[in-house]
Amino acid sequence: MIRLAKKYLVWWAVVAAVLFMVAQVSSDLYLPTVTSNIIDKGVAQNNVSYIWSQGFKMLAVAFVGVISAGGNIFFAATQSQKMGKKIRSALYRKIIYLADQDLDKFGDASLITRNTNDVVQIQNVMIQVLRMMVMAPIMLVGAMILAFVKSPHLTVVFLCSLLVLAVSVSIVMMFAGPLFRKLQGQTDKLNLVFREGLTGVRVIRAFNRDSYEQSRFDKYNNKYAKTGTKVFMITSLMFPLMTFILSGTNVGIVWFGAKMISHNTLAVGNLVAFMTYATQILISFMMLSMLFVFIPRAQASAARINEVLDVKDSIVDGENVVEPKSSDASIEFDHVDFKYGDTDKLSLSDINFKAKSGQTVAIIGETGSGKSSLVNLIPRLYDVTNGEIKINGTSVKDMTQKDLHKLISITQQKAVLFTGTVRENMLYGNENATDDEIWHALSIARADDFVKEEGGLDSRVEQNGDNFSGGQKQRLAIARTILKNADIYVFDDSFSALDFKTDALLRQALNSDEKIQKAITVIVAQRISTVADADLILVLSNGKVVGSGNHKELSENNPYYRAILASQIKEGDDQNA
Ligand SMILES: Nc1ncnc2c1ncn2[C@@H]1O[C@H](COP(=O)(O)OP(=O)(O)OP(=O)(O)O)[C@@H](O)[C@H]1O
Repeated sequence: MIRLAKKYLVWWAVVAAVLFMVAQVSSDLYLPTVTSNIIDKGVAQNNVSYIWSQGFKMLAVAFVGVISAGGNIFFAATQSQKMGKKIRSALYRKIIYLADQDLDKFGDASLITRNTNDVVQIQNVMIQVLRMMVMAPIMLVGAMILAFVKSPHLTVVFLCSLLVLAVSVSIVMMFAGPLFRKLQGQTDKLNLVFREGLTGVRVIRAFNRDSYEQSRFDKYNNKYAKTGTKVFMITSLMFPLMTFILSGTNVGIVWFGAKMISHNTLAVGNLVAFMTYATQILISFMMLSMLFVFIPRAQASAARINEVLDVKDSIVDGENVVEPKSSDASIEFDHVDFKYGDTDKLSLSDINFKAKSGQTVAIIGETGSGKSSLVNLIPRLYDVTNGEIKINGTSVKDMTQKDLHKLISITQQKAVLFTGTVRENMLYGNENATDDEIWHALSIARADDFVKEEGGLDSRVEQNGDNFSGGQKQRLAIARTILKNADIYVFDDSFSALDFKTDALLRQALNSDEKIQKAITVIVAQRISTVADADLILVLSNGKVVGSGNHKELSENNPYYRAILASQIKEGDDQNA
């Protein structure tokens, strides 16, 4: 947490918070002495003018206390909130730029908890640190010295109380500390199940698994509630315990103090002041103990945040990057092997192919054969395990990721749309595009008709594009891809959600577009009809290329391609029957 504080707190604002707190504590410590003076020198000696002058002094000191408290609260609150804001922003920036394989290590739910709940823990503790952590030690030491000056004998009473309090607080902390850490882990689990339930709500209903999912959620919810209850009960016990010890201390002070007054060894005013100091001492001690309960919890949160911030991006720009050539588009896979993270199995092995400007490469193969893995290597979403990928003659590792991404426009298998308008979503592809260019891209993607029906480019896109059908979402994503000026257009199974007729019309429009004609198009598909026109078709099976050529060559010679063809002709017959 110290590391985060050093990085995200502004030093002069922290100094200002400390100075204001010192002023507030000084005023709090001085007030009992003024009270004692009023009683002993004013009331006892019937000196009205002294009472008035000390009364005004008291008000002035109290006023300084209020102003100082205000100053401290202002700096403590703004600094802790700003620190939270900066951490959230840093986490988001990190997450946005991290490679998929690095993000996979944390999981979405945990990243969301870290960016919300964990940051709030740190924020809350930071405001306490900037207030109590400064106030408590000064108040504790100051009040102890002043109490000792008022009466060294009575000091023994609160020293005993302090000992009792220390033992009680240690016991509470011993139980509460581990529980706080447990609670944080359980928050992660709860968010994970909740998120899975939310994203899979339709599947849950369709499979009648509502009660199963409900009981799974309840299991984690119960665990969380149980730990939360324990934590709350234990920490809440601190307050009545403290009131009890405080009352005991006051009884002790009054008991011994009264005896000392009767023996004329203590003035009444000093007894009153002493009682106030004793209360201040015990409260300061209590504050410090509470902080030591909360700090480990925030410490656990800080560790979870640092874990994300410290992740080394496994895909970084090389040191000797060059600017990619933008003349003739080309793509080359040279003996490429690829496996995910620490897995042993290669998802792709020995992939070789070349394509140049104006060509279409299609990739076909059974589920899990490695089609998406292959196309994800082109924009370097993952790095190859062996071999090399060259775009326009330059290795993807020898150009910056920014330059590389400028050359490629991709539609992922799962269409992703952002909340906003259709226009805003389209401009993701090309922020300078005119309305005419957007409509042109929409018409190639066969999306213009339904966008017009919805109300044009300003029509709303709800969260996840949920106000559009699966096929409509795909078409909007395809239009966004087309709108970008790129050398390589990649469509990862983007036509699967379209009916045969729309699929055919879309590809026809795509092939006749001037911009696309000059580029390389890479299409991943399941249907032979989608890939039949391609210049080069790669047939994948188990991560290996088991056939390559055009439709005519493959349908004559390749058993894998012929098997896919046969199954789809049979499927077509079945559908026609
Ligand atoms: N993030 C990942 N981590 C580990 N293994 C993965 C990951 N994504 C895919 N795989 C594995 O890699 C192999 C190829 O998956 P890939 O998604 O590339 O296949 P695909 O041909 O695109 O399948 P589909 O047609 O179902 O989309 C599969 O065995 C899969 O289990």
